[in-house]
Amino acid sequence: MIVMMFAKFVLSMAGMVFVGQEVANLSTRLRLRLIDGIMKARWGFFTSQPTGRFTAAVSTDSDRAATAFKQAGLIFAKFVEILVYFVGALFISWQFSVAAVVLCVLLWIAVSRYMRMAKRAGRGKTKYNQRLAGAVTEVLTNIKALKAMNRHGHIAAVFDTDIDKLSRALRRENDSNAAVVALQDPLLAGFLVTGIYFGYNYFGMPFEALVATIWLLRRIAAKIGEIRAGMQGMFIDSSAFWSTVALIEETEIEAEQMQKGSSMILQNEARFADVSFAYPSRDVMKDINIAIEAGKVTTIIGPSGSGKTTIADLLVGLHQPRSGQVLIDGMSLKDGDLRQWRNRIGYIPQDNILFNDTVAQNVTLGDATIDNSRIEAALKLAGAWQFVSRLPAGLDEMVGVRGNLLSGGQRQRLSIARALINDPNLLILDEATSALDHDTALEICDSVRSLAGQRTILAITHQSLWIDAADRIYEMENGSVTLAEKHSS
Ligand SMILES: Nc1ncnc2c1ncn2[C@@H]1O[C@H](COP(=O)(O)OP(=O)(O)OP(=O)(O)O)[C@@H](O)[C@H]1O
Repeated sequence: MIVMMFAKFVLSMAGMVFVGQEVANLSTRLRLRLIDGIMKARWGFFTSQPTGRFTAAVSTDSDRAATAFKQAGLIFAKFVEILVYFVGALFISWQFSVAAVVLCVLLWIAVSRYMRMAKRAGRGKTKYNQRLAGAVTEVLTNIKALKAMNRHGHIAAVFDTDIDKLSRALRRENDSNAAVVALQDPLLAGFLVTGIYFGYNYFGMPFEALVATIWLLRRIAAKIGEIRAGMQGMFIDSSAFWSTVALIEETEIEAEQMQKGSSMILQNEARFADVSFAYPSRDVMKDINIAIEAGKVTTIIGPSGSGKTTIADLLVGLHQPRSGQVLIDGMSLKDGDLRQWRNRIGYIPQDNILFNDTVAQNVTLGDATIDNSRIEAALKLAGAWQFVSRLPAGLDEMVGVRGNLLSGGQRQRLSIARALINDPNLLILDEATSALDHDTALEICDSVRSLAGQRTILAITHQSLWIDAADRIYEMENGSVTLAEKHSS
């Protein structure tokens, strides 16, 4: 018995050390693979997914997945222990061995309903956690407008259904736990009393064998209880594991094809040749032709929703034309080296988001090879140096959550500096100065205009100053593009 107990100790310790190491690594590996997959996924896939799927997977689900794995390891260790007890039982009596197997089967049957309940609870927990994470992120991004209009109460009510379903899942989890724990003792007591009765009266087991048997039975029942608790935990958390793994696989399948083609510089022109494009839900443009001349300012105007941003997305290669081609100096974007092409682009989107970090980090986006003099030069070019140089910590000043310690115009200027930091060949501005007062916008427009010559500028805008600054103006409407007269501004 002592030898067996020692063997059990060695085996379970070895198992626990292994499980401990793997658990520590697993959530990290899942997170790293997931973040890598998200970053490399094609744009269309990314925009079609609810944000909560990504945020919940990277934060809570990865941890729950590791917990499920840990439970699996513990269950394995407990099985080994039961096996050791079972071998011990064989030395005492075959009747006992049969009794132990019957005990295992009975306990399992008694709790199987609650195991299914735990599985359902786990799936609900994963699903509604993801939905809530996404909805809360979206609402928090827009909380200012909601509060200003006193509408936050209504939107909070939208969460109620998900919160209610999540709470039901948690209740189911608790109920299944409680039921299984409560069942354990009466089942065991009933089994022991029956075992003693039959063992003593019918099988004539000697007193010592009976004591040893009861002790072993008690141990086995305790281990089965631990396995049951482990399996319940595993069922609850394994849905997070499978959901995370499924998301990783999906992002890997949806990875953007970044072929190693020829390098594209934009020395002469970028051309849209008979390009048509449609989102799954609607057609956006049909057979359009645009020439963006290198070193010049091209402005695209048009009513809201006419497809101006989509033009920029096609030029960057975030979307692929349904027919026709986007050509850079005569080479189709799909034949060129997309990664290298994007290195040459400075892109200022409509809705610029700053990170809760320093001015410098927001401009360099974490690229440690960029020194302060380059940051300063980019800030000057973007018209941001005047206010940054007056900040108490200068480049090291924190900008706040989503940049909320800065004004809208200051945030936009930092975004422009971020786009200019890598000295791009092509600068795309999507309503980049729309939040600025006319004089500041004009100042930036003039600075950007002065960059033309060495750089190509594509401005998507409603502002007349960019129309005045343009060498060429295109007007988008109803899925087609026309070359507008310069004086039409
Ligand atoms: N990811 C998407 N999935 C489906 N439809 C989309 C998607 N993005 C944009 N659209 C639709 O495509 C059309 C063109 O959108 P786009 O953003 O290019 O217009 P826009 O001219 O830049 O508009 P705005 O001036 O308002 O920014 C719009 O009608 C929009 O509803």
